[in-house]
Amino acid sequence: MFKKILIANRGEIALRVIRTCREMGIKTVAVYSTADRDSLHVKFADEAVCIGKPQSSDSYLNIPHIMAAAEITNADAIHPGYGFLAENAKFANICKDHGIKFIGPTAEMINKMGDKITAKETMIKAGVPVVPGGEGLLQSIDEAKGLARDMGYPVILKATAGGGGKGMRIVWEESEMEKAYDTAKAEAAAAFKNDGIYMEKFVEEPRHIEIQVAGDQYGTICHLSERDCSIQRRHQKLVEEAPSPFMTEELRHQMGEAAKKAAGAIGYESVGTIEFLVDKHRNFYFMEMNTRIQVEHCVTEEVINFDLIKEQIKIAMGEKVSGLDHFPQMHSIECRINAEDPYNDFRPSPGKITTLHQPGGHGVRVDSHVYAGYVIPPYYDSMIGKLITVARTRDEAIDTMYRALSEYVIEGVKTTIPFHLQLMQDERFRKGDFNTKFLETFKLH
Ligand SMILES: Nc1ncc2cc(-c3cccc4ccccc34)c(N3CC[C@@H](N)C3)nc2n1
Ligand SMILES: [Ca+2]
Repeated sequence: MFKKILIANRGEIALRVIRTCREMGIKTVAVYSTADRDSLHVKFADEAVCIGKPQSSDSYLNIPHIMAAAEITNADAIHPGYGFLAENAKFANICKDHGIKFIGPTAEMINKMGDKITAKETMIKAGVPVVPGGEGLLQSIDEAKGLARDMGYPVILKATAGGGGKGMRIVWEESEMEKAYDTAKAEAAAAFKNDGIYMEKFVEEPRHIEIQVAGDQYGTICHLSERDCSIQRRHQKLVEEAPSPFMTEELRHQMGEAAKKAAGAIGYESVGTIEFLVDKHRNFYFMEMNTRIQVEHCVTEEVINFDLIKEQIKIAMGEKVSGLDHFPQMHSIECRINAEDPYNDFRPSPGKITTLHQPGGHGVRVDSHVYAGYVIPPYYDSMIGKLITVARTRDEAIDTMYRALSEYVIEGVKTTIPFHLQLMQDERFRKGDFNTKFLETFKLH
């Protein structure tokens, strides 16, 4: 049993972890940069330690500062949240060396799933469907052209150290290959200090459907149903929902079993997510595995009535997972409320929140760390909250979302609320007829 957990994160996810710790009777330590001195997670925690200047490299990404905070507060465990150090194998190892439990998988598992080619090879061995493509790293442009000719265009180039869409290049025909190859390698080197790239057949107009899994140290894995994350803009998810409107009973069973095989292949411990691409014929392909809790974990919590952070902490304390798979009993939608201007290319809009009224009522959950008078710092991501609704049917969840969005009052900064209001009334969205290309034809007015 942990007596004290340090949360190595900020914003709404830090608050989310603190809330569950309090329910479990576990003391909490918040860490904060000088820009976050007045943040809510600092106020909610039992203790708080300033770990440095606003720049993430001086604070939330600064391993020595975080370890020092854990040592001086005598924390038993560290919860990394998402982003920052959540999938940093070196950090997981340093926690282990300090005898402080990293609440997540082992460094080996993080590394294995962090390298996309190793992840794919692991999945092929485990019999999990992967996107058709070449084996291993591309060595030359000629090899790439040969592979693409065999596969047939369009193809996609990806960085093996990448993920989440960074360093990807879609190639529609051979004449584009040379430039795409050089650009993909250069971007991979710049972003990940690793210019390794690989090729896959491009799955046209896919849906992004991901399966939540949980595994314990005794080798048991269970799946906790799916999320549809197809509404995204430049690989930034904006709206997520559970269950997926595209799912059938049979597909859910097949993808759930594939997800358990994927996690089982590496003896996965903790909560994690297997991302799949699903084409219009309902063929599904392994894309990536995320070895962290995700922003959108809340919609899963609402449809299976389950606290995923509590499960993650219990697994880290050596408890068993139930071993039973979970299937959605409700429908839940999450809109990311970002301080961005949807009428201006979603550019960030930091500043002081002068007026705030957050929605409530039946079927509404708001996971947010902001308050009236809070100044949104420009140093971190622009998400100021997640508005989640849950209802028996998808239509009702959408209606509740529209009602809650229309109650949301945030003045002093621009937000994505107008975008979400229009989306909830969009015919194609309401019909569930969308894939990852949806926003390319969505005009905000
Ligand atoms: N072989 C193959 N075919 C189609 C794909 C489509 C996506 C994809 C997924 C979600 C949104 C996208 C938006 C523009 C371009 C691609 C996507 C994709 N992603 C996007 C980020 C990362 N999760 C992998 N990989 C793909 N791979
Ligand atoms: Ca990912």
